[in-house]
Amino acid sequence: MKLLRVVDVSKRFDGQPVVRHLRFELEPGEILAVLGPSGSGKTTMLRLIAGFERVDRGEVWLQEKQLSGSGRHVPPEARGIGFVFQDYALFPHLDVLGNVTFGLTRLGAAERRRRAEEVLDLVGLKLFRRRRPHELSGGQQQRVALARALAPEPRLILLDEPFSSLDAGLRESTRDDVRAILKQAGIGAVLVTHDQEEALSFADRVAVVRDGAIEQLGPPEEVYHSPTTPFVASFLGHTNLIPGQARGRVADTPLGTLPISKEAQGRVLLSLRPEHLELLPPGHAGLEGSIVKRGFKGHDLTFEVATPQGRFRVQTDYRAPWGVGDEVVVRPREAAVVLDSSPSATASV
Ligand SMILES: Nc1ncnc2c1ncn2[C@@H]1O[C@H](COP(=O)(O)OP(=O)(O)OP(=O)(O)O)[C@@H](O)[C@H]1O
Repeated sequence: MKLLRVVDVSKRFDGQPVVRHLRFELEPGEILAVLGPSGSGKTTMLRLIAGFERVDRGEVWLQEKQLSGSGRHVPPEARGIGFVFQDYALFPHLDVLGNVTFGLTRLGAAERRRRAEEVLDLVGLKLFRRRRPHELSGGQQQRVALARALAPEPRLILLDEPFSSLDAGLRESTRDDVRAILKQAGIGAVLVTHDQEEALSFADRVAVVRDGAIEQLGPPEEVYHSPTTPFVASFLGHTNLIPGQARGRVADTPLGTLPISKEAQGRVLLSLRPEHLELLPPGHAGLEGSIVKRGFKGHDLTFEVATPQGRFRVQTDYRAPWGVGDEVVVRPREAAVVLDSSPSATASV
Protein backbone atom coordinates (compact mmCIF):
# COMPACT_ATOMS: atom_id res chain seq x y z
CA MET A 1 0.00 0.00 0.00
CA LYS A 2 1.18 3.52 -0.79
CA LEU A 3 2.32 5.56 2.21
CA LEU A 4 0.89 8.86 0.94
CA ARG A 5 -1.52 9.66 -1.87
CA VAL A 6 -2.16 13.25 -2.91
CA VAL A 7 -5.00 13.20 -5.41
CA ASP A 8 -5.70 16.27 -7.55
CA VAL A 9 -5.32 18.77 -4.70
CA SER A 10 -5.88 22.46 -5.46
CA LYS A 11 -5.77 25.55 -3.24
CA ARG A 12 -6.47 29.24 -3.82
CA PHE A 13 -5.63 32.20 -1.61
CA ASP A 14 -7.71 35.35 -2.23
CA GLY A 15 -8.95 33.86 -5.51
CA GLN A 16 -5.40 33.20 -6.75
CA PRO A 17 -4.48 29.57 -7.50
CA VAL A 18 -1.44 28.68 -5.35
CA VAL A 19 -1.54 24.86 -5.70
CA ARG A 20 -2.93 23.42 -8.93
CA HIS A 21 -3.98 19.79 -9.42
CA LEU A 22 -1.24 18.39 -7.22
CA ARG A 23 -1.00 14.64 -7.69
CA PHE A 24 1.71 12.25 -6.48
CA GLU A 25 2.20 9.10 -4.43
CA LEU A 26 4.90 8.08 -1.99
CA GLU A 27 6.03 4.52 -1.28
CA PRO A 28 6.71 3.53 2.36
CA GLY A 29 10.15 4.83 3.36
CA GLU A 30 10.53 6.89 0.18
CA ILE A 31 12.00 10.42 0.23
CA LEU A 32 10.54 12.97 -2.19
CA ALA A 33 12.01 16.45 -2.66
CA VAL A 34 9.69 19.22 -3.81
CA LEU A 35 11.92 21.70 -5.60
CA GLY A 36 10.89 25.04 -7.03
CA PRO A 37 11.55 28.78 -7.01
CA SER A 38 10.40 31.10 -4.23
CA GLY A 39 6.62 31.58 -4.25
CA SER A 40 5.88 28.48 -6.36
CA GLY A 41 3.61 27.01 -3.64
CA LYS A 42 5.97 24.47 -2.03
CA THR A 43 5.25 25.38 1.60
CA THR A 44 1.52 25.50 0.89
CA MET A 45 1.73 21.95 -0.54
CA LEU A 46 3.35 20.78 2.70
CA ARG A 47 0.81 22.64 4.85
CA LEU A 48 -2.04 21.00 2.93
CA ILE A 49 -0.56 17.54 3.59
CA ALA A 50 0.09 18.43 7.24
CA GLY A 51 -3.49 19.72 7.66
CA PHE A 52 -2.55 23.31 8.57
CA GLU A 53 -4.52 24.35 5.46
CA ARG A 54 -7.77 22.90 4.12
CA VAL A 55 -7.85 21.67 0.52
CA ASP A 56 -10.27 23.45 -1.86
CA ARG A 57 -10.54 20.24 -3.85
CA GLY A 58 -8.85 16.86 -4.05
CA GLU A 59 -7.91 14.31 -1.42
CA VAL A 60 -4.98 13.41 0.86
CA TRP A 61 -4.60 9.83 2.08
CA LEU A 62 -2.07 8.37 4.56
CA GLN A 63 -2.10 4.63 3.86
CA GLU A 64 -5.76 3.58 4.33
CA LYS A 65 -6.81 6.75 6.14
CA GLN A 66 -8.36 9.72 4.32
CA LEU A 67 -7.02 12.93 5.88
CA SER A 68 -8.49 15.61 3.58
CA GLY A 69 -11.18 15.96 0.95
CA SER A 70 -14.87 15.17 0.48
CA GLY A 71 -15.74 17.31 3.50
CA ARG A 72 -13.20 15.59 5.72
CA HIS A 73 -10.36 17.45 7.48
CA VAL A 74 -8.34 15.56 10.07
CA PRO A 75 -6.53 18.13 12.30
CA PRO A 76 -2.71 18.19 12.12
CA GLU A 77 -2.16 16.66 15.56
CA ALA A 78 -4.34 13.64 14.67
CA ARG A 79 -2.68 12.89 11.32
CA GLY A 80 0.29 10.88 12.61
CA ILE A 81 2.71 12.98 10.54
CA GLY A 82 5.96 14.51 11.86
CA PHE A 83 7.16 18.01 10.91
CA VAL A 84 10.54 19.72 10.92
CA PHE A 85 10.63 23.36 9.92
CA GLN A 86 13.39 25.79 9.07
CA ASP A 87 13.65 27.45 12.48
CA TYR A 88 13.55 24.16 14.52
CA ALA A 89 11.34 25.88 17.16
CA LEU A 90 12.97 24.11 20.12
CA PHE A 91 11.85 25.19 23.59
CA PRO A 92 14.81 27.22 24.94
CA HIS A 93 13.97 26.56 28.63
CA LEU A 94 13.86 22.76 28.20
CA ASP A 95 16.90 20.53 27.81
CA VAL A 96 17.29 18.13 24.88
CA LEU A 97 15.44 15.32 26.66
CA GLY A 98 12.61 17.69 27.65
CA ASN A 99 12.25 18.89 24.07
CA VAL A 100 12.09 15.36 22.70
CA THR A 101 9.63 13.99 25.30
CA PHE A 102 7.37 17.05 25.07
CA GLY A 103 5.02 15.68 22.43
CA LEU A 104 4.82 12.15 23.83
CA THR A 105 1.84 12.90 26.04
CA ARG A 106 0.10 9.61 25.42
CA LEU A 107 2.91 7.58 27.01
CA GLY A 108 3.70 7.01 30.70
CA ALA A 109 6.82 8.69 32.16
CA ALA A 110 9.09 5.64 31.91
CA GLU A 111 7.98 4.85 28.36
CA ARG A 112 8.44 8.50 27.27
CA ARG A 113 11.97 8.47 28.59
CA ARG A 114 12.78 5.16 26.91
CA ARG A 115 11.47 6.36 23.54
CA ALA A 116 13.31 9.71 23.82
CA GLU A 117 16.60 7.92 24.63
CA GLU A 118 16.02 5.68 21.64
CA VAL A 119 15.57 8.53 19.13
CA LEU A 120 18.42 10.55 20.66
CA ASP A 121 20.61 7.51 20.12
CA LEU A 122 19.38 7.33 16.54
CA VAL A 123 20.38 10.96 15.85
CA GLY A 124 23.68 10.55 17.75
CA LEU A 125 22.85 12.94 20.61
CA LYS A 126 22.42 10.64 23.59
CA LEU A 127 25.32 12.24 25.46
CA PHE A 128 23.79 15.70 24.98
CA ARG A 129 20.46 14.97 26.65
CA ARG A 130 20.96 17.46 29.50
CA ARG A 131 22.07 20.37 27.31
CA ARG A 132 19.83 23.32 26.53
CA PRO A 133 19.37 24.35 22.86
CA HIS A 134 21.75 27.35 23.17
CA GLU A 135 24.52 24.93 24.22
CA LEU A 136 24.27 23.07 20.89
CA SER A 137 25.49 23.86 17.37
CA GLY A 138 22.98 24.56 14.61
CA GLY A 139 23.38 21.05 13.21
CA GLN A 140 22.87 19.49 16.65
CA GLN A 141 19.74 21.61 17.21
CA GLN A 142 18.45 20.44 13.86
CA ARG A 143 18.98 16.83 14.91
CA VAL A 144 17.08 17.48 18.16
CA ALA A 145 14.19 18.83 16.09
CA LEU A 146 14.35 15.68 13.99
CA ALA A 147 14.45 13.47 17.11
CA ARG A 148 11.39 15.28 18.46
CA ALA A 149 9.52 14.70 15.18
CA LEU A 150 10.56 11.02 15.08
CA ALA A 151 9.71 10.26 18.73
CA PRO A 152 5.96 9.58 18.19
CA GLU A 153 6.96 7.07 15.47
CA PRO A 154 5.35 8.75 12.44
CA ARG A 155 5.38 6.88 9.15
CA LEU A 156 5.78 10.16 7.30
CA ILE A 157 7.75 13.27 8.09
CA LEU A 158 7.50 16.68 6.38
CA LEU A 159 10.65 18.78 6.15
CA ASP A 160 10.35 22.46 5.16
CA GLU A 161 13.77 23.89 4.24
CA PRO A 162 15.21 22.29 7.39
CA PHE A 163 18.86 22.85 6.49
CA SER A 164 18.71 26.39 5.12
CA SER A 165 19.97 28.13 8.26
CA LEU A 166 23.10 25.94 8.47
CA ASP A 167 26.36 26.98 6.81
CA ALA A 168 27.51 25.07 3.72
CA GLY A 169 29.71 22.38 5.32
CA LEU A 170 27.35 21.66 8.19
CA ARG A 171 24.38 21.68 5.82
CA GLU A 172 25.86 18.88 3.75
CA SER A 173 26.84 16.67 6.70
CA THR A 174 23.53 17.23 8.54
CA ARG A 175 21.65 16.42 5.33
CA ASP A 176 23.57 13.17 4.89
CA ASP A 177 22.97 12.26 8.56
CA VAL A 178 19.24 12.98 8.35
CA ARG A 179 18.89 10.94 5.17
CA ALA A 180 20.68 8.00 6.79
CA ILE A 181 18.48 8.26 9.91
CA LEU A 182 15.26 8.31 7.86
CA LYS A 183 16.41 5.35 5.77
CA GLN A 184 17.44 3.38 8.85
CA ALA A 185 14.08 3.99 10.52
CA GLY A 186 12.16 3.36 7.25
CA ILE A 187 10.30 6.67 7.50
CA GLY A 188 8.96 8.35 4.34
CA ALA A 189 9.61 12.07 3.88
CA VAL A 190 8.63 15.05 1.78
CA LEU A 191 11.35 17.71 1.73
CA VAL A 192 10.63 21.21 0.47
CA THR A 193 13.64 23.09 -0.85
CA HIS A 194 14.71 25.64 -3.43
CA ASP A 195 18.27 24.22 -3.42
CA GLN A 196 18.83 22.02 -6.49
CA GLU A 197 21.84 20.19 -5.11
CA GLU A 198 20.01 19.44 -1.87
CA ALA A 199 17.02 17.99 -3.74
CA LEU A 200 19.20 15.87 -6.04
CA SER A 201 21.39 14.46 -3.27
CA PHE A 202 18.76 13.96 -0.55
CA ALA A 203 15.77 12.49 -2.34
CA ASP A 204 14.84 9.23 -4.06
CA ARG A 205 12.63 11.25 -6.41
CA VAL A 206 12.36 14.95 -7.17
CA ALA A 207 9.21 16.91 -8.07
CA VAL A 208 10.05 20.18 -9.84
CA VAL A 209 7.24 22.68 -9.27
CA ARG A 210 6.36 25.87 -11.04
CA ASP A 211 3.38 28.13 -10.35
CA GLY A 212 1.76 25.64 -7.97
CA ALA A 213 1.97 22.59 -10.26
CA ILE A 214 4.42 19.74 -10.72
CA GLU A 215 6.23 20.16 -14.03
CA GLN A 216 8.31 16.98 -13.82
CA LEU A 217 8.62 14.19 -11.26
CA GLY A 218 11.25 11.46 -11.38
CA PRO A 219 14.51 10.09 -9.96
CA PRO A 220 17.25 12.75 -9.54
CA GLU A 221 19.31 11.45 -12.49
CA GLU A 222 16.28 11.51 -14.75
CA VAL A 223 15.12 15.06 -13.99
CA TYR A 224 18.72 16.30 -14.28
CA HIS A 225 19.79 14.44 -17.41
CA SER A 226 16.44 14.16 -19.17
CA PRO A 227 14.48 17.31 -18.36
CA THR A 228 11.21 17.50 -20.26
CA THR A 229 10.76 21.27 -20.35
CA PRO A 230 12.99 24.36 -20.71
CA PHE A 231 12.02 25.41 -17.16
CA VAL A 232 13.16 22.12 -15.60
CA ALA A 233 16.35 22.11 -17.71
CA SER A 234 17.25 25.66 -16.64
CA PHE A 235 16.13 25.39 -13.01
CA LEU A 236 18.25 22.30 -12.32
CA GLY A 237 21.60 23.93 -13.03
CA HIS A 238 22.85 25.68 -16.13
CA THR A 239 21.99 24.54 -19.60
CA ASN A 240 22.38 25.59 -23.22
CA LEU A 241 18.99 25.80 -24.96
CA ILE A 242 19.54 25.18 -28.66
CA PRO A 243 16.97 25.36 -31.47
CA GLY A 244 17.08 22.54 -34.03
CA GLN A 245 15.36 20.90 -36.95
CA ALA A 246 14.81 17.22 -36.14
CA ARG A 247 14.97 14.35 -38.64
CA GLY A 248 14.36 11.19 -36.63
CA ARG A 249 17.20 10.57 -34.16
CA VAL A 250 19.30 13.55 -35.34
CA ALA A 251 18.75 17.30 -35.56
CA ASP A 252 20.38 20.08 -37.56
CA THR A 253 21.53 22.74 -35.08
CA PRO A 254 23.97 25.65 -34.88
CA LEU A 255 26.47 23.10 -33.50
CA GLY A 256 26.05 20.87 -36.57
CA THR A 257 23.99 17.73 -37.01
CA LEU A 258 23.65 16.13 -33.57
CA PRO A 259 22.22 12.89 -32.20
CA ILE A 260 19.13 13.59 -30.09
CA SER A 261 17.62 11.80 -27.10
CA LYS A 262 14.41 10.67 -28.79
CA GLU A 263 12.74 10.39 -32.16
CA ALA A 264 11.41 13.76 -33.38
CA GLN A 265 10.48 15.62 -36.55
CA GLY A 266 10.49 19.35 -37.36
CA ARG A 267 11.31 22.25 -35.05
CA VAL A 268 12.62 21.27 -31.63
CA LEU A 269 14.22 22.92 -28.63
CA LEU A 270 17.25 21.01 -27.32
CA SER A 271 19.12 21.10 -24.02
CA LEU A 272 22.85 20.46 -23.68
CA ARG A 273 24.33 21.01 -20.22
CA PRO A 274 27.78 22.70 -19.97
CA GLU A 275 29.38 19.35 -19.03
CA HIS A 276 27.84 17.79 -22.14
CA LEU A 277 29.97 20.07 -24.36
CA GLU A 278 33.72 20.03 -24.85
CA LEU A 279 36.32 22.49 -26.14
CA LEU A 280 38.94 21.60 -28.75
CA PRO A 281 41.73 23.55 -30.46
CA PRO A 282 40.84 25.31 -33.77
CA GLY A 283 40.83 23.01 -36.80
CA HIS A 284 38.63 20.32 -35.25
CA ALA A 285 35.09 19.69 -36.45
CA GLY A 286 32.51 21.69 -34.49
CA LEU A 287 31.47 25.30 -34.02
CA GLU A 288 34.26 27.90 -33.89
CA GLY A 289 34.20 30.73 -31.39
CA SER A 290 36.27 32.66 -28.89
CA ILE A 291 36.31 32.49 -25.11
CA VAL A 292 34.76 35.55 -23.47
CA LYS A 293 34.62 34.33 -19.87
CA ARG A 294 36.51 31.84 -17.72
CA GLY A 295 35.23 30.80 -14.29
CA PHE A 296 37.48 28.84 -11.93
CA LYS A 297 35.55 26.66 -9.49
CA GLY A 298 38.40 24.61 -7.98
CA HIS A 299 37.48 21.18 -9.26
CA ASP A 300 36.39 22.39 -12.69
CA LEU A 301 36.34 25.33 -15.08
CA THR A 302 33.43 27.00 -16.83
CA PHE A 303 33.90 28.86 -20.09
CA GLU A 304 31.56 31.10 -22.03
CA VAL A 305 32.26 30.91 -25.75
CA ALA A 306 30.94 33.51 -28.21
CA THR A 307 30.20 32.10 -31.68
CA PRO A 308 28.41 33.49 -34.74
CA GLN A 309 25.46 31.30 -33.61
CA GLY A 310 25.26 32.66 -30.07
CA ARG A 311 26.96 32.03 -26.74
CA PHE A 312 27.58 28.61 -25.22
CA ARG A 313 28.52 27.63 -21.69
CA VAL A 314 31.02 24.78 -21.48
CA GLN A 315 32.34 22.99 -18.39
CA THR A 316 35.72 21.29 -18.54
CA ASP A 317 38.05 19.74 -16.01
CA TYR A 318 40.50 21.98 -14.15
CA ARG A 319 43.39 21.27 -16.58
CA ALA A 320 41.83 23.01 -19.63
CA PRO A 321 44.56 25.32 -20.97
CA TRP A 322 42.41 28.11 -22.41
CA GLY A 323 41.91 31.71 -21.34
CA VAL A 324 39.79 34.69 -22.35
CA GLY A 325 40.35 35.64 -26.02
CA ASP A 326 41.48 32.16 -27.17
CA GLU A 327 39.94 30.68 -30.31
CA VAL A 328 38.33 27.27 -29.70
CA VAL A 329 35.90 24.77 -31.20
CA VAL A 330 32.75 23.75 -29.28
CA ARG A 331 31.59 20.18 -29.73
CA PRO A 332 28.89 18.10 -27.99
CA ARG A 333 29.90 14.93 -26.09
CA GLU A 334 26.37 13.62 -25.55
CA ALA A 335 23.09 13.38 -27.41
CA ALA A 336 21.07 16.59 -27.03
CA VAL A 337 17.91 16.25 -24.91
CA VAL A 338 14.70 17.06 -26.78
CA LEU A 339 12.50 19.34 -24.67
CA ASP A 340 8.77 19.49 -24.90
CA SER A 341 8.07 23.21 -25.15
CA SER A 342 4.38 22.89 -26.00
CA PRO A 343 1.92 24.31 -23.40
CA SER A 344 0.75 20.78 -22.48
CA ALA A 345 4.26 20.09 -21.18
CA THR A 346 3.51 22.28 -18.20
CA ALA A 347 0.45 20.28 -17.14
CA SER A 348 0.70 18.56 -13.77
CA VAL A 349 1.77 14.93 -13.51
N1 LIG B 1 -2.12 32.23 4.11
C1 LIG B 1 -1.92 32.83 2.92
N2 LIG B 1 -2.75 33.79 2.48
C2 LIG B 1 -2.58 34.38 1.28
N3 LIG B 1 -1.58 34.07 0.43
C3 LIG B 1 -0.70 33.13 0.81
C4 LIG B 1 -0.81 32.45 2.08
N4 LIG B 1 0.20 31.55 2.17
C5 LIG B 1 0.91 31.67 1.04
N5 LIG B 1 0.39 32.60 0.21
C6 LIG B 1 0.89 32.95 -1.13
O1 LIG B 1 0.94 31.76 -1.89
C7 LIG B 1 2.08 31.77 -2.75
C8 LIG B 1 2.93 30.52 -2.51
O2 LIG B 1 3.51 30.60 -1.22
P1 LIG B 1 4.39 29.43 -0.62
O3 LIG B 1 4.92 29.89 0.70
O4 LIG B 1 3.62 28.17 -0.65
O5 LIG B 1 5.57 29.33 -1.69
P2 LIG B 1 7.02 28.67 -1.56
O6 LIG B 1 7.27 28.01 -2.86
O7 LIG B 1 7.09 27.83 -0.34
O8 LIG B 1 7.94 29.95 -1.41
P3 LIG B 1 9.33 30.14 -0.57
O9 LIG B 1 10.33 29.22 -1.21
O10 LIG B 1 9.64 31.58 -0.79
O11 LIG B 1 9.02 29.78 0.86
C9 LIG B 1 2.80 33.08 -2.47
O12 LIG B 1 2.44 33.98 -3.47
C10 LIG B 1 2.30 33.48 -1.12
O13 LIG B 1 2.33 34.87 -0.98
